[in-house]
Amino acid sequence: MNPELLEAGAARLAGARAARPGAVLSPGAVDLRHGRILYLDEVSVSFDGFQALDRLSLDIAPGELRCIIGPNGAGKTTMMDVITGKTRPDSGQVWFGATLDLLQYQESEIASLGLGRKFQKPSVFEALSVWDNLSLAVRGSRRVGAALWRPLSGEQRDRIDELLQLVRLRDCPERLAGLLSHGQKQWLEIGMLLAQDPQLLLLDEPVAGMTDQETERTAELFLSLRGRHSLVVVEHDMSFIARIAEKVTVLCEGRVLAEGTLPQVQADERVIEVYLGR
Ligand SMILES: Nc1ncnc2c1ncn2[C@@H]1O[C@H](COP(=O)(O)OP(=O)(O)OP(=O)(O)O)[C@@H](O)[C@H]1O
Repeated sequence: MNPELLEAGAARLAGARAARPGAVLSPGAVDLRHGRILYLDEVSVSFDGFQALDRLSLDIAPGELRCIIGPNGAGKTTMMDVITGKTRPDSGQVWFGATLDLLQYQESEIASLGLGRKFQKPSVFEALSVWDNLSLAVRGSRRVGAALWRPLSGEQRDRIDELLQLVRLRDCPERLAGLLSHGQKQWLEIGMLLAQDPQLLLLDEPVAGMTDQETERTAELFLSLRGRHSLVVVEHDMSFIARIAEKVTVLCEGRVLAEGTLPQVQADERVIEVYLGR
């Protein structure tokens, strides 16, 4: 989560709406006519001649929980960077729903379109309580200060309660975020992202550093989000993948090497060769 990006994005979106009146720009209004929430079409990225993504094509259905696996350097983070506007591809297209060409938007605008990204390290306001972190997110304000003094509406309080329950922090709303365990911080940040009601959430190695129990709870959380949100989860922890996987995409050398159910990709000789080992 990047507060500055969210705020700057909201401001820019107002301008973008005026400049491109035909485009669908409001979160919640992503055009799902074609049965895809995200579509990458032959996306290529090179860094100083090194091909990080090589005509990568991928699509994600609304409400889907997609797992992305692959060896180090396969291009998983680069793919996320392209989707969120951090890296511009050399060629290819990236669509959010049927009508939003993400390559036309700045990183800050994309964050406001209903597309949330969770980086590997937790990013919460450590000096604030769990409740205050969520209240800032629910208000859509990411600036600590005056925003915290404004009273919350009944609806906003209900939403915070709902999020506390969802991310399993109902027992400790007053605890300072800095005192939470690593797993709890990750859940809090996920709760803050969910407060923005994203249609698509990109999660980069969400269970890295978690205890087994936290990993299991995270699996339960993701399974409960399925259907309401589309989730793209990049993870190396195969027992976690096994717990949540529906469809798995294996990336290798910037391309899709295999795609299918976990047993299907686990049985694929090419996947065994480059990633899973014999
Ligand atoms: N800004 C950059 N400049 C140069 N090379 C880069 C840059 N970003 C990524 N790369 C290279 O592109 C390749 C793909 O990197 P990427 O981080 O996308 O892989 P990954 O699949 O996420 O790997 P990991 O599982 O280790 O996180 C790597 O070889 C990496 O060194």
